[in-house]
Amino acid sequence: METTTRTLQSCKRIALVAHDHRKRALINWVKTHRTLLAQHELYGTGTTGNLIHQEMGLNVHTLLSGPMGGDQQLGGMIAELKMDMMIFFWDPMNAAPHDPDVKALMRIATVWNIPVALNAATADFLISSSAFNQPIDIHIPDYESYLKQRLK
Ligand SMILES: O=C(CO)COP(=O)(O)O
Repeated sequence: METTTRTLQSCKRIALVAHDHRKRALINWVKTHRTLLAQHELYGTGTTGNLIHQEMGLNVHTLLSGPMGGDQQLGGMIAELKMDMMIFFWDPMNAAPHDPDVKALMRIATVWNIPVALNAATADFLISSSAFNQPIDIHIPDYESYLKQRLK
């Protein structure tokens, strides 16, 4: 597929998501990096986002709760280039009722090539990158040429 360049601006739109058994770990991670994160625009699935707001007073745009459609909302935002990064502490040890939605979210984040952390170590790598607070170019599918090709 042909690609094009998309610039992620200095101020990133960051999705924060955690499954129930991983919420404490994500909240602690956010606490550790609060000052840096507060310089960005934060989004969260319903429970995760509200917990972060409650515990830390950070402004978080909240979507629906994951099992109620929040993962799908987030996936839609990623596909529409309205999200720049995702930190998703998912639970590899327990089945989720909305597993198809989780899989779809990971898939669409990969299609659109946004930086994604699925565990704490990768989240640490992302937040310690100079690109976290600076513009960075990423390669994304060239949708116009993709569509033109399919309509031939
Ligand atoms: O289920 C989730 C991600 O798949 C997260 O949803 P909540 O933040 O509402 O718990």
